[in-house]
Amino acid sequence: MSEAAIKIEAVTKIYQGGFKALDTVDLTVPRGAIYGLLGPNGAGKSTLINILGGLVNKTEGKASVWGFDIDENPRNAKASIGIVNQEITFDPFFTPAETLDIQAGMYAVPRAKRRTMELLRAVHLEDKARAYSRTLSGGMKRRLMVAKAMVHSPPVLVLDEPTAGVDIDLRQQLWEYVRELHASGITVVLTTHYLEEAEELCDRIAIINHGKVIADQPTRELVNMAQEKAVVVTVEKDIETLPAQSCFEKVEKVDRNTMTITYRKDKVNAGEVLTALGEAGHTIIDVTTREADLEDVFLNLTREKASA
Ligand SMILES: Nc1ncnc2c1ncn2[C@@H]1O[C@H](COP(=O)(O)OP(=O)(O)OP(=O)(O)O)[C@@H](O)[C@H]1O
Repeated sequence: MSEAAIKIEAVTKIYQGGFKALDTVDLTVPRGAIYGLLGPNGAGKSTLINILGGLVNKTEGKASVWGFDIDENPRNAKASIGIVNQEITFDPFFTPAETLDIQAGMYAVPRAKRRTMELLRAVHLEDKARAYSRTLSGGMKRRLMVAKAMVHSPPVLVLDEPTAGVDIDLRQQLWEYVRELHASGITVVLTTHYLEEAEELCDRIAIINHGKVIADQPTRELVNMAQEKAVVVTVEKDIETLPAQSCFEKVEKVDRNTMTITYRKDKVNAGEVLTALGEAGHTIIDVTTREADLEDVFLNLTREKASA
């Protein structure tokens, strides 16, 4: 049996009409990871997740969940994964307890093995067990969706943009819960547009763009890949013409005597940038540097691939 939680090998998806949403995608999600799948709108993240959940048929390639091939062993593959989709989907006239019971029935979980109250406790909805689902707040509904995806106790939980459109407090609550699930041994995959959260939460991140994987690395390595750095420099005299030293990638005026100089850290260091500025006739009175974050990595990578 494969050791990976999810293994995707050369998966391509061409939708009817000929649109290629995924182009020979290879990805391995290690067991026990919190894995982030990042990408702009339309990159192919939901397509990939829906293939794993059996909602979309891939055109080519192989995929397995917890060692079970999704074509050869679809029942076991499906039993190994819980997916929380972007849309909130449950009948508003059922109570949370009923919603989970019905879902467990759909997965043929025997009554004696159902964990309805345990799951409601885990998502802090125990006191709402008998309330109509329609009376729940947005945050409660999202937590109920997570519980619903967990009724069959899958070892892998996939959350498709769980925090899209939710406020900061609720986002924090959801992340807290994701951390709890992960601590209890569940492999978590999440797609998000919030790069800083992926950076904070995920130990490994893949970036997908136009149906292709353009990066798949431990989070720290990915952050280190950001080659562009910037120094914000205040000089003694008003800036009349912007300096154009060869080691500067870009120079922008911030105010009359402050400018931001962008450079590539694989070519020069901050000291050399400042020396070059001095040689251009500027007397420096203040300097701050800006660390690269995932946003920079993402922009650099997508720009590089676009111009490749
Ligand atoms: N059923 C379909 N038929 C044709 N094209 C589709 C279909 N479903 C999705 N697509 C296209 O495939 C591409 C990838 O869509 P997908 O939903 O996988 O992207 P995504 O990365 O999840 O984006 P988002 O973050 O907006 O959800 C998009 O261009 C989309 O328009």
